[in-house]
Amino acid sequence: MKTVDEHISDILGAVAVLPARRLPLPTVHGCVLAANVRATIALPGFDNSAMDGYAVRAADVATASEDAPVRLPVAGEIAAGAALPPEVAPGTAVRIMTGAPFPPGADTVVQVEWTDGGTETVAVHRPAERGLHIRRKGEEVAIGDLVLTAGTMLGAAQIGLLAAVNVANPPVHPRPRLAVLSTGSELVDVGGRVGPGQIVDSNSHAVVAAAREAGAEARRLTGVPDDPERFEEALRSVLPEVDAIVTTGGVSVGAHDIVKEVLTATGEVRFERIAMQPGKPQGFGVIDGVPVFTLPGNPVSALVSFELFVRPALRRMRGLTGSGRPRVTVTVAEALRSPAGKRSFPRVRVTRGEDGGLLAYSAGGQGSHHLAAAAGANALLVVPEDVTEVEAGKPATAILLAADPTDGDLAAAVL
Ligand SMILES: Nc1nc2c(c(=O)[nH]1)N[C@H]1C(S)=C(S)[C@@H](COP(=O)(O)OP(=O)(O)OC[C@H]3O[C@@H](n4cnc5c(N)ncnc54)[C@H](O)[C@@H]3O)O[C@H]1N2
Ligand code: MOO
Repeated sequence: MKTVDEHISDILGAVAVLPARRLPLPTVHGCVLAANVRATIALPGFDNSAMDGYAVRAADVATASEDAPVRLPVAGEIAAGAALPPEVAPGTAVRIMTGAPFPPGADTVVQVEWTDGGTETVAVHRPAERGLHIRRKGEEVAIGDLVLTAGTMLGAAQIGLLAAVNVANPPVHPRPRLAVLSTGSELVDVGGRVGPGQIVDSNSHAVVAAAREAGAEARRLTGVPDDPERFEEALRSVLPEVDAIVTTGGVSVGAHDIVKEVLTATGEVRFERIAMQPGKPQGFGVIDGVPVFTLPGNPVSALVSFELFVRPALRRMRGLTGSGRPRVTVTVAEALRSPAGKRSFPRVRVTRGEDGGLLAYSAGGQGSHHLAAAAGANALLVVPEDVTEVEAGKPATAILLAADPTDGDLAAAVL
């Protein structure tokens, strides 16, 4: 059998980063920047006030105190958005609002709390040193400065910064578009009537959700019949519209395993047995440039193999590396068994124990069909191929499913 690592490296070797595109700023949250961005405007763009108050000359208020306030005539007002602030003559004050352009002539801001708030004349109770509360043009970002580097993941602050420097269409690696096909004549669409021998198609919904968590744009391809020709037709017709395809079911050795039947016949997808539990039967290939993953139909097998094989591939397409999941060392709280010669991924709940260490409890049944247990898990334990029994109290590696910190320091800090 092929190892998990060999399969991952074959997949990553066949999957490429999606080419950079300029996309509208409102659509790029969670995308990776594909090129360096330099500022074409400064931040701040002009000298402005950091406080609501009065623009004055520091020398005019140097003697101000509670007992002997300095009174100055208020010569005008500057609101945020004012284009040409008036010059402040010696011995006068101009009311100024936060973000309003700082006027020539003045050299400091007295915040309104240090005054009586007057509009004709103002009584200033405290002196203000020169330069106080003035945000200088280009103080943080000068024109031509590198503001974000290629490879940066665009989160809220980065999106804000791109907007601030007026980049409407940043160059990014787009989100991969994924189509998900579930096959099986026993499947009923969610909300439908479940007849004898039938089950609700849960895989396509779970895989779409997992794909979105991995940063892809995913959609279900519904109405794919369990007929080899029509399955192939559906698959080929969606190829030009997507960057990847995931199917679930139909890859083992059953008489109606059409995914395997069709794609083996074309020779474009390789079906292999991977030394893992769950998720042994896997298929992967590239059809017309589109990576196609055929995952096993058992619901937990589909999710675990998505996590291990599809998620890193989607991240690579997005310009990221790795799985984006923290791997931590935990103490196994309950003894567990694992099949010889296979890497197993028991579904567990990781919690912090009283001594501050991390403990992993089984999330429930460990069968490939035990979806309720998977739904209660927040981590996958990783039990190596040569281990058949893990005793309680022993250390093990766990892949945390709940958090997706992209920053290694953050990953270490969240737990
Ligand atoms: N004789 C053998 N039988 C099986 C083997 C084997 O080596 N020899 N491997 C087993 C393993 S391991 C797995 S995993 C499964 C993989 O089966 P398939 O990928 O062919 O999937 P199906 O047979 O279509 O379904 C398996 C199971 O999952 C349920 N299922 C399928 N699709 C969905 C869906 N969209 N939503 C929810 N549940 C789904 C299906 O009803 C079956 O119960 O094969 C084993 N058999
Ligand atoms: O390899 Mo299967 O995924 O165990 O149920």
